Formats: sequence, structure tokens, C-alpha cells
Amino acid sequence: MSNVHVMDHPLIQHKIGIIRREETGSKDFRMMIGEIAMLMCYEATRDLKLQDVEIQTPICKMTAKELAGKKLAVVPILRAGLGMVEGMLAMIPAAKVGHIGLFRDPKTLEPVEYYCKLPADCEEREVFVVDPMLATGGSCIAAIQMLKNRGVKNIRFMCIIAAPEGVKKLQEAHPDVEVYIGALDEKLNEHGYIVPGLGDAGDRIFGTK
Ligand SMILES: O=P(O)(O)OC[C@H]1O[C@H](OP(=O)(O)OP(=O)(O)O)[C@H](O)[C@@H]1O
Ligand SMILES: O=c1cc[nH]c(=O)[nH]1
Ligand SMILES: [Mg+2]
Repeated sequence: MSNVHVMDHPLIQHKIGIIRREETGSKDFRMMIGEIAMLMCYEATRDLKLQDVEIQTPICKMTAKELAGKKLAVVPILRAGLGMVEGMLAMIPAAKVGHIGLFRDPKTLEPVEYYCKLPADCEEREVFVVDPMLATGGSCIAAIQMLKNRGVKNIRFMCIIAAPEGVKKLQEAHPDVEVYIGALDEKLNEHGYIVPGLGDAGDRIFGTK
């Protein structure tokens, strides 16, 4: 699974431990999701290309580094992905933001599309799709396909918790996509929830249950 990266940073693991706890309320849950997204963004951008640039410091001229190549975009899968946007932008403030609205039909577990608004030049950008949860994989596979249909070629997917079943499906559907995972869990239960997981991420971020 060379294009699947499971995070081993102790701060990420510690914060994931906090959001898993059932007693963690919406305020802390939301804050931690943002912090985890920021730390994961730091890790997932390690391989961005740099170029030399001649600058003048107050002391002398020098050759410094700046980001080269493609501009970036962050695309959260609504709703729960919204919780990761601020943390991503804290690391890459110049990124543009698109939105893809999908919810998972509770009976069929199939993703249902209800919104899509992307930056006009998204096909020229390196796009980070973000969603805290990768369960059956249906939602992220559909979101990535929507981006590919718009001509986007460079796509990375970032989630905080993933089930092995969904990771396998995502890899089969989109082997070209780099996948960043905060924690790889054990399995899905009969309702398509991740075990041990953290419950419904959207409901816990927005306090809707
Ligand atoms: O991998 P999958 O099986 O598709 O499941 C994962 C999806 O389920 C959740 O969204 P949900 O449908 O609960 O929508 P919400 O974010 O609006 O709560 C989650 O945020 C993912 O988008
Ligand atoms: O465990 C899960 C599965 C799908 N969506 C969630 O929010 N949690
Ligand atoms: Mg939900």
C-alpha cells in the first residue's frame, strides 16, 4: 500500500485518542478535529516541490526556498469535512477551497450528491480532499470521481479514521490518489460504522445528535 500513509506522529495519535472518547463534547471535538487536520496537513505536504528564489535579507542577498509547481486547493466533503478546513488553511493559507456535498444513505450506505462548487481553475491545482471518516469508501470515491470528471489530475485524500474495507475500495477505484490516514481501525460494523471509530463525525462536530 505504497500510496497509503498512516500517521505515526505522537501528537496526532494523542488527539485522536481524545476525539474517540464518548464523553468528548462538540466544542472540544471540533477543536481537536481542526488541530489534527493541521498536523496531518503538515505531514502530508512533506513532498511538495521547492524552488530557489533570490531574495534580499536586511543583511545581504541570498538564495532562499519557496514552494514551486502547482497551486493548492482544499475540498471538504460536507458536512464533516468542514471541520478540517480551518486546520488545513492554517498550514496552507493561499489554498482555494471547494465544497462537495455528499451524505451516505443510511439504508443502502451509498453516497448521495447534493452540492458541488469548486474553484474555477481547480484542474490546474493539487487538490486535498478532506473528510474525517473513510468507512465503506463510497463517499470519498464519489468525491474524487467528481473532481476527475472536472479534469483534476493531482488529488490527495486525507481522513482522520479509516476502515480497512474502505481503504481497499478506494485504492482499487483510484490507485493514483495518495491517501493520508490518522488511524487505521479494525473493521466496519453491520451498520457501516467504523469499529472502534468515534461514532458519527458530522453529528459530533455540529452537535446534531
Ligand atoms: O466511507 P463512507 O461509507 O461513504 O462513509 C463516510 C462518510 O460518512 C460520513 O458522512 P455522512 O454521510 O454522515 O454525512 P455528514 O458529514 O453530513 O454527517 C463521513 O463524514 C463521510 O463523508
Ligand atoms: O463510523 C462512521 C462511518 C461513517 N461516518 C461516520 O461519521 N462515522
Ligand atoms: Mg454524518
